[in-house]
Amino acid sequence: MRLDYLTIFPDYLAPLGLSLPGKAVESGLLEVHVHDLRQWTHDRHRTVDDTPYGGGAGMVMKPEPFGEAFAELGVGAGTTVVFTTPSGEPFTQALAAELSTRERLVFACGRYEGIDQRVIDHARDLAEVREVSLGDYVLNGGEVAALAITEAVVRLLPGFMGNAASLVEESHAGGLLEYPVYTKPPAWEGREVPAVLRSGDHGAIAAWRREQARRRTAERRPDLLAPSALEDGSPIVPAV
Ligand SMILES: COc1ccc2nc(C(=O)O)sc2c1
Repeated sequence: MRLDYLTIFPDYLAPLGLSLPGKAVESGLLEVHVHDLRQWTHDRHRTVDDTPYGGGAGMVMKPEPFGEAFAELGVGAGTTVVFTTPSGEPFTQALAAELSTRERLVFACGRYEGIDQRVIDHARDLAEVREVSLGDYVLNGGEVAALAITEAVVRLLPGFMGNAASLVEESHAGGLLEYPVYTKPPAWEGREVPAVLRSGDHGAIAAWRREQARRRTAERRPDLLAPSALEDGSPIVPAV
C-alpha cells in the first residue's frame, strides 16, 4: 500500500516514521510520502489560504495547490483520497477494514476553516473519495486524524501485525468491546485475578470473556449491541 499526505505541517506527520508504519516501510509493505502542500504554490508568500466567499470568520484553503498536487501525484483510478474533516463520516473499525483493502490512500489534511469544496468535487472526478471525521469533536486540523486513521488501517494489512490472532479479539473487531485482561502477579494491592482465568478450563475462560465483553459493551456502548442481542434473554454477567 502507498500512502501520500498533503499537509501544510509536514513535521506533524513525523510519527509516521516510528512504531507500526515505520516497521511496515522497512518491510516493503508500505510506501509513505509526506508532501508539503506549499510546494504547489507559486507566490512569494507561498499562499495556501484566502478569505471565504460569502464572508464569515477564518480562512479557507485554496483549490489550486491541491489540484496541482493531485495532478503531479497521479491521483486517479486505484487511488482513494481521504479528506479528514469534522463534517466527514465517522471513522469506524469497519471503515478502517475497508480502507485497508485499497492500493493507495492520499490524505488531504485540512486546516483553517476547511478546504474549498471544489477540491473535493474535483477529486471525485478523479478517484474514490471519503470524507472522514475521527468523532464528534473538532481538532485544529486534519493531520491528527490522518495519523489515527493510518494506524488503524495499516495494522490490518495482512502480515503486518506479528500476532494476527490478537486482531480478532480486539475491541470493535467483533463488534463488541474487548474483555478485561490480566497478567502476573496473581494478587496485587489486595486484588486477585479472576479465578476462572487461572483455572486452565479453556471453555469456561472463553465463556467468561464473551460475557465480560457483552457486559462491558452493554454498559459503555449499548449502541454497538444489535437490539436482538439485548432481547435474546441470555443474562448479562453481573459486574466482576
Ligand atoms: C480544518 O481542518 C480540520 C479541522 C478540524 C478537524 N477535525 C477533524 C476530526 O476528525 O475530528 S479532521 C479536521 C480537519
